[in-house]
Amino acid sequence: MGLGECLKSQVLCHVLIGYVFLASGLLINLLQLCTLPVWWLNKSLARRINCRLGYCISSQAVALTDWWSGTECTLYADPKMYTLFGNENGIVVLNHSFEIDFLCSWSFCERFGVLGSSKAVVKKELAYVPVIGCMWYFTEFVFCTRKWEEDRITVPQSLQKLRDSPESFLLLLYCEGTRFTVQKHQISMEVAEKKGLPKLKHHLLPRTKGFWLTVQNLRGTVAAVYDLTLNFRNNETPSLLGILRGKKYHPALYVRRIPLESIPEGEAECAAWLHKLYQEKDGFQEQYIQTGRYPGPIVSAPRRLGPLINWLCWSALLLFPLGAFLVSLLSSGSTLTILASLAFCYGASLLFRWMIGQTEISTSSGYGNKVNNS
Ligand SMILES: CC/C=C\C/C=C\C/C=C\C/C=C\C/C=C\C/C=C\CCC(=O)SCCNC(=O)CCNC(=O)[C@H](O)C(C)(C)COP(=O)(O)OP(=O)(O)OC[C@H]1O[C@@H](n2cnc3c(N)ncnc32)[C@H](O)[C@@H]1OP(=O)(O)O
Ligand SMILES: CCCCCCCC/C=C\CCCCCCCC(=O)OC[C@@H](O)COP(=O)(O)O
Repeated sequence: MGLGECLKSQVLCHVLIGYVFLASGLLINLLQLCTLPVWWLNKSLARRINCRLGYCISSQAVALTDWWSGTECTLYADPKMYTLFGNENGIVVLNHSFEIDFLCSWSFCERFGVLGSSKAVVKKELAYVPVIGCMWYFTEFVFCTRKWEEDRITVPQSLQKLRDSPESFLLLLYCEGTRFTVQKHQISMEVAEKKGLPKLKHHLLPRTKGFWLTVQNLRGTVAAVYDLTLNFRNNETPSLLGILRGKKYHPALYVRRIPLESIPEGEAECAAWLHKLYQEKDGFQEQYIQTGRYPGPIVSAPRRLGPLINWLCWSALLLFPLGAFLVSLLSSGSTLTILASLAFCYGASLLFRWMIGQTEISTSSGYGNKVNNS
């Protein structure tokens, strides 16, 4: 094992990474709270400031993925469409089967310069995750309860706010609504059978209402739907803990651009269109599993230095005071203060571990475990 790999496997390194992420995140959340008056004075300015503040948090996770673990995504896309990525608003439809698919999505956004402004339709429970929840609130993520009676009112309200976005954005929508598990797959295929729809092998049956609402509310604002299909080489099962330990993964992503005008307006037609899209995606996954390739040429999207510089700056800013505090703590010799500090560090490590736990499929909600949605 080389020096780099040995360093990456050290728990102390993970604790320090967690410390920088949590401390900087809470500081940035505080700055976001301070922008409240700006929202009343100048919404566009408030949005721009919050995009940059949000970038300071999410790009740390990108630095961890791109630079610490060295994970590199192979991108399959039409080179003619490639120039549009990041230069127009888009709705991104992505399969939801991997614990780090959200990290891959951040890394993708960073490479096309839209990390700060990009958003997702996320379950409301994630609004209460420290650091991330507050950041997403201020960068206008669309929160949903996954209960149609509530979402049909609140989701369009949040989507309408995106129409005034001063910067290009990608809006990520996991139409499957929950992460893939064998049980959820089985249940959703029972639903497919009842609806007379063809069975999917690699996806859950997509939930169509959220997609229809999103397309209808963003017509005139968004230029295209980006259909993304993600898989990993050699059946890798990537995890955030693996990334933290410096493990390199090999994602492969197939991107198609579909102009928004080509998507039907009526709810039933739009739902049928989405079901057909998922049947195609299922075919692409099967092709990848059989041949190790998606259709289309491979294009290059190199990692950028921004996330690394941001991460190093926050580390320098926060590790020096930590070092100074530790020295003064040890020289004070007070057992009580030392014990209290150790207890605080332990609590913070538990919080960081709990946050990582939120990304693990084993903690997935019961949504989709029953035919009646609950
Ligand atoms: C690799 C990636 C690279 C690049 C990505 C590029 C860009 C990324 C851009 C931005 C990134 C920024 C941030 C990303 C970071 C973090 C995000 C990470 C994770 C969070 C994600 C989540 O939280 S996912 C969960 C939340 N999201 C959603 O749920 C969205 C989809 N959901 C819906 O549309 C829902 O439908 C709903 C929310 C609108 C609620 O409505 P409901 O569920 O009631 O409606 P349905 O449409 O499902 O209608 C009900 C019909 O469903 C049938 N049914 C019943 N049981 C099932 C079942 N088990 N499976 C399927 N269908 C079922 C039922 O019969 C109903 O049928 P009808 O005929 O009556 O319609
Ligand atoms: C430099 C340090 C970087 C450390 C990076 C820490 C990263 C963030 C830690 C915690 C983030 C928690 C939010 C992650 C959101 C992704 C979880 C997810 O994919 O949501 C699942 C949701 O779709 C469906 O939920 P269910 O499957 O129904 O349940």
